[in-house]
Amino acid sequence: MAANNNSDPILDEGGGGGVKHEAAGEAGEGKGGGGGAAAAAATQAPAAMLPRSGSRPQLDLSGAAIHGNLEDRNPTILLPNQSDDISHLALDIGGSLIKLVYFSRHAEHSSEDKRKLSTKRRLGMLNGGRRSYPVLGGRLHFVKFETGKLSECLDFISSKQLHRGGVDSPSWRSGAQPDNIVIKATGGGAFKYADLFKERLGVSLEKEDEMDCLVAGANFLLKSIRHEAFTHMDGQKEYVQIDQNDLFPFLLVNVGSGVSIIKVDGHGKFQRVSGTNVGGGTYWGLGRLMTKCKSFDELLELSQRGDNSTIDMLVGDIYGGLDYSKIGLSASTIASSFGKTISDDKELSDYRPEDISLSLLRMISYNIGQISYLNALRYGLKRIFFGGFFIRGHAYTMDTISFAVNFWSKGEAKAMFLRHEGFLGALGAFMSYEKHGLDDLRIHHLVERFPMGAPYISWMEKFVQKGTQITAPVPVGFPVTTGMGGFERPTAKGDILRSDASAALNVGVLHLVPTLDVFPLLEDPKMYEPNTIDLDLNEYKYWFKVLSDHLSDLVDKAVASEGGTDDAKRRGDAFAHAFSAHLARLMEEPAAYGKFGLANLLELREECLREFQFVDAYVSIKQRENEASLAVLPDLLMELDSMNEEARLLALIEGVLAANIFDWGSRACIDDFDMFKKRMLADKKGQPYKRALLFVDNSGADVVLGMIPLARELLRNGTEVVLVANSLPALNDVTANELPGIVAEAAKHCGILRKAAEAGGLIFDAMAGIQDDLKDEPVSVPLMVVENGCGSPCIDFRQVSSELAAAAKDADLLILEGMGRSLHTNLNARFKCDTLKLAMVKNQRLAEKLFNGNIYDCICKFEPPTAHGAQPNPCSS
Ligand SMILES: Nc1ncnc2c1ncn2[C@@H]1O[C@H](COP(=O)(O)OP(=O)(O)OP(=O)(O)O)[C@@H](O)[C@H]1O
Ligand SMILES: CC(C)(CO)[C@@H](O)C(=O)NCCC(=O)O
Ligand SMILES: [Mn+2]
Repeated sequence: MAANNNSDPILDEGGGGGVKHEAAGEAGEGKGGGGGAAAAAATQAPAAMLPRSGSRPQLDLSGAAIHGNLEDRNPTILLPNQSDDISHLALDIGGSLIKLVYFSRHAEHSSEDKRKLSTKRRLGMLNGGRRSYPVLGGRLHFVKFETGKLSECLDFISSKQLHRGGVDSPSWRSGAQPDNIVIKATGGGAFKYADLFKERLGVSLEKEDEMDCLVAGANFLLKSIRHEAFTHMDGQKEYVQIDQNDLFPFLLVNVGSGVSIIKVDGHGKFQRVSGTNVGGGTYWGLGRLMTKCKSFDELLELSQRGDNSTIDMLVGDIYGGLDYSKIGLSASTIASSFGKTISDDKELSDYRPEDISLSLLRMISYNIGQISYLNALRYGLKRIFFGGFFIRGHAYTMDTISFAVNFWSKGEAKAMFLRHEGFLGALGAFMSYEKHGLDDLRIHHLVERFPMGAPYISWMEKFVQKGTQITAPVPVGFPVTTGMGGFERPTAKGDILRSDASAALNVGVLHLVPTLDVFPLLEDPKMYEPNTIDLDLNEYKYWFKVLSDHLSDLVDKAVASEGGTDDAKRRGDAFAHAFSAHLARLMEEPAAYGKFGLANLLELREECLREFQFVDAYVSIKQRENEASLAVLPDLLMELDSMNEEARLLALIEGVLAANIFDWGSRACIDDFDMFKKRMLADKKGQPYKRALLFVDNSGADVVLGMIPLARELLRNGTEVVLVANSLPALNDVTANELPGIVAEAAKHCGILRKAAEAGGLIFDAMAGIQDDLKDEPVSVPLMVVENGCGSPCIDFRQVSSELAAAAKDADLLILEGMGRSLHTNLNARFKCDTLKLAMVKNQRLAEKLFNGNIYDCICKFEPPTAHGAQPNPCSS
């Protein structure tokens, strides 16, 4: 029996997973091994100057190397010692808070490795070499400080050397002191504190107009972030789909210390039409005086336990408990905020701070909503976006503003809120750098990962020595919902306001991956939804339990993968804390991070592991399984070759499904095998598929004894095969870096694989040595490996690697394998070419829900393109 411990530890509940190819023989001693990917043979190149922004440190060209062929017209140049050549840090220094946006580039020096370059060349992706500087790929970080604690902020910048391009920056390490560092800054503090920045950090602040920045930031977010804007009414949050072609005009209301009201007509086209001095500073300032609260969050939290009817004069108070229905006012409507405090036999101390806070919050929020509406009315605008940190993701604030807008506009105008609420100005300042790299980014280039994690924790540990307290890195936004009917019914309810971990700090991370593309074979990208089922609360509970139950095992594996060192243990602990906090956060408010499906949830975990520097928790497990499977491959291939074609095809598909459907007593809940067989056997009559993309899943038996033999069959028929694997590790999934080594091992036992892999450059990649003599022209190759752009067990076809997008152009068959990619996501996705989805349903709950079936049922779903989505296939009659 094949060594087969390759079930997906999270996606499956079937324990050991399926048994593959019973007849394949006993697993021998592991021989060979997956082998590493090729060592990149970089050629030393003379140093060269690259274009760069004037305000940044000099590029460090030491160790610069041309990757690949010196004959290439525009070879990619790697600067291993250069952390970046783009601007890193921008500031918005407001009356209350300082906002920082900074960029860190992925430390992915090995990313342009041999496999990638060879693949790109083969796919014709290097022609022209338009880029003369490294791609901007990395993370945008969002951090805020209280303006009153400016020196903490300066410490942060200095400790991370953000003003010099980050701690990895060459100028930092070499101790060089560029004497004229310029940082973009907006907000009043850019003027007020310019000298201090010069003094303390030696940097000059280059001032950008505050309104320009607010508008640029808002426009960028609305254009580029999928779930940025949402409505919030009666405790219900709902994300809004923004139609890019119908975005302008809108009203932008930035509620900071004071409030700016801006009519936005386009990019860079706007007018500040109004403002009000009754804003966030008013709430926090008056609230502090009247309640003795120590922090803004404390004040906000108080409000949740308040009852404003002890302070506010209601219509009913004036009308003897009656409504004034003639003009539409109910008895519970506030007639006069703080009106009851005119009573001369009461002192401030006679009122509950909770009630005061709530009255204040309602007064100010309602007033802002009303003034905004009036301005929208002035210009005939229907959409009002609210930003600024007064909003604070606080349900009651948003409900109150929404209520005012809705009430006064009689439902005509809509209040919407932005998830990056207070960072508009700082983002705008960031974008005012000449080469900020955000210009050409589209929605599919941005991957928003979880808003808080390792960088935050490690920084806190280091500089504030609060390490032990930072157990719950709670992201921006609060789960508190009022559940109330809005403004008319005044009592605010809600849980205790969650701590911001540190009241001074919120961190969010936005990943920029400019090499991502929409998969060109998606039938209808606009309608595409990766997640097969929406997670409802029950579903959430189920998955949280699964993920929590697996957590300690995962931590053990992760720590072991790093040699079990003390450092690894510490990071393992921190990871467990952070991930649990995220789970808890999502449990309270599933939409906390935007619309969140299972794919996102699973990705969150992988991303969180990476955030704590666990490169690949399953690395040794994967290696072991690959070796064991490779050992039985020759027997399997021999057995397959002894079958007739029809039997072989069935055996191959069953092999991929990880079990003999019939012997296991499981049934195929979707069984299109005959349809697939018909099409495949028709291949024999001169219509083979031209190119098949095989999306592989797990390491070990899955890929070695399942997908590789299937690939071999396709190759035998004259079909080009592209093996598509993860870019980054996720569970025990095989990665694009590991795959060439595995294929090369497999090819030792099989001429078909060997020839195809040699022609496809894989043998070269895997074993290294031979000179790669391919030129820029795309050439047809039989067997290739491309990365999919993902680091999760699922795949979102709106965001795939550019090499996968390029490889897809000539493909006429897709094979999606495994639960993550063909069940949890994409079960209902339609493509422009024939698609085969193969998965064993190793989850009872899902089997019931999707097919009324049982655990270990299998799907073999074959779908030709629908008539309107079909692309002309030169091969088909
Ligand atoms: N931790 C916090 N500390 C202080 N105020 C906070 C905090 N969190 C939210 N706020 C609220 O956010 C407001 C500040 O919002 P924001 O940062 O958008 O404005 P600002 O840029 O400081 O002010 P302005 O633009 O008017 O100069 C505060 O007045 C307060 O109401
Ligand atoms: C002065 C600014 C622009 C500083 O951010 C802001 O606080 C504000 O818009 N205040 C309101 C001023 C007014 O229009 O009445
Ligand atoms: Mn501001």
